[in-house]
Amino acid sequence: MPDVGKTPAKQRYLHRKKLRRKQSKKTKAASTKKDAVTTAQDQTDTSSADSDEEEVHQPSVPDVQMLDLTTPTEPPPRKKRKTEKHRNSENADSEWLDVPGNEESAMDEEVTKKEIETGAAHDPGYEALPAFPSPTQQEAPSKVLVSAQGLDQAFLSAEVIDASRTLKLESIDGIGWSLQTAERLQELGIQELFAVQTAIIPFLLRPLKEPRSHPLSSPFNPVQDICVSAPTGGGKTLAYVVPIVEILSARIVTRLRALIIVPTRDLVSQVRETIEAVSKGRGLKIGVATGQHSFTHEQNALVGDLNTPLMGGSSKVDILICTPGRLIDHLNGTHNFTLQHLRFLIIDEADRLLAESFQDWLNQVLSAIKAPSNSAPRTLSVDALPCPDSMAPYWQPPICYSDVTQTLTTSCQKLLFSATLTHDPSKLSALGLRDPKYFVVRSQERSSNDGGVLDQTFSFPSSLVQHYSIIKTEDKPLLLFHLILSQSMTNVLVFTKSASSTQRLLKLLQFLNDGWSQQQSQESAFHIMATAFSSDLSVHDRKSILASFKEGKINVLVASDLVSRGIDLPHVSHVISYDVPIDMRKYVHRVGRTARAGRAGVAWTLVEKQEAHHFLEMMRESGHLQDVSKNRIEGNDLAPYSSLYENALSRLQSEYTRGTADS
Ligand SMILES: Nc1ncnc2c1ncn2[C@@H]1O[C@H](COP(=O)(O)OP(=O)(O)OP(=O)(O)O)[C@@H](O)[C@H]1O
Repeated sequence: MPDVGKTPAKQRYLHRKKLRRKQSKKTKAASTKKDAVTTAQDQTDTSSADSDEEEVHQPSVPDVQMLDLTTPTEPPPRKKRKTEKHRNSENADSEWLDVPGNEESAMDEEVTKKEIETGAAHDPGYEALPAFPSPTQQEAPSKVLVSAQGLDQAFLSAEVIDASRTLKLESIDGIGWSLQTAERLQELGIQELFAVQTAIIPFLLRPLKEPRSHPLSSPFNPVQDICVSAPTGGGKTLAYVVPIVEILSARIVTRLRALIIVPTRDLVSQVRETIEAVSKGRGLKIGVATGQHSFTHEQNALVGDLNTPLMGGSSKVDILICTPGRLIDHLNGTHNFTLQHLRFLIIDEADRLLAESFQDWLNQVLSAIKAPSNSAPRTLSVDALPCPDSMAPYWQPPICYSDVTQTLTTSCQKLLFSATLTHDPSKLSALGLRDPKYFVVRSQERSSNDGGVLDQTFSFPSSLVQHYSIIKTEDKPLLLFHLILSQSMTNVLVFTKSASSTQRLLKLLQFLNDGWSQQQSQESAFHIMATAFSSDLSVHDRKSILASFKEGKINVLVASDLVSRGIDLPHVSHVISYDVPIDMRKYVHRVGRTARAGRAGVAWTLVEKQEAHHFLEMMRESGHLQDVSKNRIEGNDLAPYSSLYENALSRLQSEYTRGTADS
């Protein structure tokens, strides 16, 4: 008979409680006579193990009754997430379970509390559960450990060179170079080797000193590849040019043995000039491929025989300097252009080039260095060798087989250089470096940081002074004008964010300067002679602008990031980032256009108010916040130019309006 005043759910709960009590008594009695219990009894009885098994193995039909009859050796019935079946068969239950403050939930809560407090169920039949350990905050792994994750082991054991280390030329002995090279360097005004050169030149010249090694080809005893990270203006170019010239000077036949890849045409010209200067009188032939001349012109300059199929190719140059795009054009379209004889593959500004996936250039170059796979397994047939003498040893089929097998490998040594060399293992692994050796040039105090070589920040030249000013966007042109005039800056490189902003800023500077010149009474007053330099210009125009800048005919060069990397303009005294660089790499390369080769240099960054956080955070993260000093601009600093500025702006506006109307 249902109890009056009790809900059906409560009635069911009381019924189950009664059954549980009964069951509990039964089990206690059974446990005293444990040995006498038969298997049959176990099966019909409600031992926890069996009922669990049934649940596990027959999950499709949940037996509500059996669940109710669980013995105290099982966990007590707890509030369960109800399955669809439960919901259908126990609608009242579901209603009851959802009612807050009902008796069972109160009881459950009590049990749970006890379990938590004691670490065990309240019933003596339960085994005590161990208490959960209190939550603790994990110690964050050290910065050094995190940066080491996945890094090449060779990188972890990089050779760190103090940036202030130098070596007087006359004190150099036994380095492996010829008297001719030493004399040539002296003729070029070089009296000492810079830090990066003191490490790299002797390392690359080692094969010249080893008695049984052949410096031009070592297919049995390949040389180590190298990765070099050294500050801007530190002489990385000479660090690879000197050994290349020295080693290749031993060659008899002209073959393409050194390939230098750089990101821009301007850099191709610059590297060419350095190689020509160092190799003067050594008889080496130097070629370039940039697309500046027609393809046929370049083909004729690079390859001797464009028609006869030759296994070993035919080269008119010993050293080729190129951009990746044009190199791929020649690999795919020029007969007898081959990389099989390469002794050196140099990737300058390597992080910039490795970020470039244009035509999958890197894979194409690497596979052009390897012997063609269709020659394996290579069989001996002298007739099948059209020109065995001209093929690289590594490409030739073996002349005879013996029990002693020795594998031949390419003699090509890969050299990577940058002021901001990537540590990204995925990028470096694409190069398939052979037993690479890493060199990192940095100042002494930075090397002693706990991060050591793993501290992935970049170094600046020690002679560089860095400033920044926070300024309203509309006042930026005025501040630039004020800085140049007030400090009579004569060799200034101004960086903007794009080619179009370069043109706009140039116009504004010119208009400001026009107004300024009219105001000045004396002829001798300081004036701005500015020109823009960006990718919009032809290579020829770019060359002549750089020449005028070097000669002092121009004192302000407004440029896009085209010249932020690698370009060597030794006389640049000031670099002004008119637009904040987007990342630290860009910043390092921009400011690195000054303070080169130990000269003094000053860098300014004009930071708009809304960019201040980004800029300061970027400097802080790279550990260089203390290197930049803030320069406060007072309102009256810019006041003298305000009327000039208004005139310049209205001239600019009318010029652009006219330009739009004309077009
Ligand atoms: N040993 C030296 N003595 C005097 N001047 C040197 C020496 N080595 C290099 N230089 C000069 O230093 C300048 C910078 O050299 P280089 O362009 O090779 O620097 P870099 O390390 O490649 O810089 P970046 O990373 O900006 O490309 C050049 O003008 C070069 O002629």
